[in-house]
Amino acid sequence: MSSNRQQKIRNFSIIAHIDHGKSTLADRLIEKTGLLTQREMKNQILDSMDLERERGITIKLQTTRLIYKNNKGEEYILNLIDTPGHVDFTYEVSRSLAACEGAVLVVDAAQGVEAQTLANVYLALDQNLEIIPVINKIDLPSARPDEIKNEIEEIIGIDASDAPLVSAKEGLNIEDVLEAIVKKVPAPTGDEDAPLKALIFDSYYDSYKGVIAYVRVKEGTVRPGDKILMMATGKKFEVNEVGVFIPRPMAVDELKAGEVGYITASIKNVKDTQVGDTITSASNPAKEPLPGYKKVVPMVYCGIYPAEGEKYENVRDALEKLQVNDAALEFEPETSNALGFGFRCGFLGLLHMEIIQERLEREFNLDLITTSPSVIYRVTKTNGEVLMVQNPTNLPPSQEIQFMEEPIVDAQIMLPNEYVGNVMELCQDRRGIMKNMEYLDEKRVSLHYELPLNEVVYDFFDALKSKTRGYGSLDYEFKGYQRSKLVKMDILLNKEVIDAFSMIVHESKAESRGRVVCEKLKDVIPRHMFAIPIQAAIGSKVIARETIKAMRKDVLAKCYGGDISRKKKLLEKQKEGKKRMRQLGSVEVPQEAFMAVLKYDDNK
Ligand SMILES: Nc1nc2c(ncn2[C@@H]2O[C@H](COP(=O)(O)OP(=O)(O)OP(=O)(O)O)[C@@H](O)[C@H]2O)c(=O)[nH]1
Repeated sequence: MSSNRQQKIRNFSIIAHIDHGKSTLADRLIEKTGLLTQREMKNQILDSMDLERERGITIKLQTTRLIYKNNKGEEYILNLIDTPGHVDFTYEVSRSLAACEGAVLVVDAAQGVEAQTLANVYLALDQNLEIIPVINKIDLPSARPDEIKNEIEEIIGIDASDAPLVSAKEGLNIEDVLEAIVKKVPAPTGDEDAPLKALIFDSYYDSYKGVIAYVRVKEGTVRPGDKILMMATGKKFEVNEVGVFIPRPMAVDELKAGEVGYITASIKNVKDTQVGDTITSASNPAKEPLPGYKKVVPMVYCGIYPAEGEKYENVRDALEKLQVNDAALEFEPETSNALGFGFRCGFLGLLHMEIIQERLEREFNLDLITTSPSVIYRVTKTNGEVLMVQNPTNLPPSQEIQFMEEPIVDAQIMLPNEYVGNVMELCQDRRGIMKNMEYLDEKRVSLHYELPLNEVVYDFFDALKSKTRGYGSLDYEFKGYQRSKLVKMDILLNKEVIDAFSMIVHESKAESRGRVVCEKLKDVIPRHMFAIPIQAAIGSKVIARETIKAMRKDVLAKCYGGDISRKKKLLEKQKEGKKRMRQLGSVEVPQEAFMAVLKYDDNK
């Protein structure tokens, strides 16, 4: 049962497929609830974007408290809880949802239900949330709200007959959404006198206050001065401040069962406030933590090295700074014969990896070389020892390997039916096993595949997009390890193994992959004074080979004497090009070579 206080609270998230209008709708809800004037809103949203930038994931909207007064004059506190919008962050999404009683499901009136819509709905149903479908973008000429209502009912199996029809962009019918939230989302429950149980669903580092933990209080009450215990990590702290987001953090006296807000306690590292952990009272601890905690572990690893002229310490400093705010980022020093000193970094997925790389380059102004991403292989040696290998160079010699296993994901792909052939071919090519195919309506199909993660991390998403003209959508989750015939493929330049190019591939794919990599390297490595053989090899067996012919490259020959400024420009350009080169043994390799080996090119 909810108390009178709790009767006036609604905790909800907005879930949507990317681009269906989640952020725009959130902005409108903030605007409609009149907490902020237009101008304040602009400033605050800008502020929060700065903060987001610090946090590394572009989320745009943020957890915030809205005060809604309905037409009967009753006032409600609506806590909008943000969820990150990408498959890499499924666990974080599930914890944010665990902090709510309801979810607003935004569906684009032209696009309809997509893979991520469905994935998010399943997560919300797992948490027993009340789902409120909202059909957005009804201003579009291509909007087909009635069909989409049917689609929601048929595919998701929830009643959408009275789903609000809105245009977040034009601010149409936003009130209906607020009304639906108040009517349909259950009020929170929980005893405010019980021992404290607060769920951490997010956190970030603030240089003045230390870590700010976003919490949903499920049981009990928390106040400044309380001694608290993190149940998963066992760490103890004393609370400095509790508060709510409006969306700027604002201190309050206490947070009680049913409320959403933040706690600060001079915590130095986000690793101490793990998403999904339960905060309890150190003196009067709860018997059991809240369910669902999981330690997040990286799924994808790659090497990050300073480019020529860049300092190793600068890269370490930058990684340390990012890690303060990103509990999922891991790194440790490693050395490569080819690239020298650098770091092996672990990420939740490819998007997470790309975000970190981009931030290192943009915010810290670093020039980096990134090696091919690798998943974690489970290797059982002939002596029974089991190793988790995330760097191909650490693979034991083949005679010591009894068998290897690779991570498999469950993938859900939704697409218009005219592309089914293309996509099945793609999945087949990536060693996928089809589990199920379902017609969602006469135009759209849902495919369920088991795919090796190793095949997904190399540009699968790009390939899917290009094979479906951008209409295919993908969602996946880790399923487990499976035995597989894997081999380590080395790449040799001028007869020398370049360790940074080594990769673990499926036996059946090694030859074609080797050929593509050799061809690509031939395209991107400039000619030298000598011929350069490029080889792909498994052990001592060469499986593909190309040669870059020798040539003396004289850029000035093109200038026919004359124009001195043009000559200068060319020389400068050449110098610029040199900076981005890397000496690997006797061969100079441009930075793009490292990227080139990552991409399969299906058309080649
Ligand atoms: N025509 C129209 N466009 C809209 C409407 N709502 C949002 N959009 C547009 O759709 C695009 C995506 O909107 P966002 O609010 O950023 O969508 P999102 O779901 O938050 O997307 P991500 O943040 O990328 O996950 C933007 O270009 C919006 O301007 C609407 O009601 N009508």
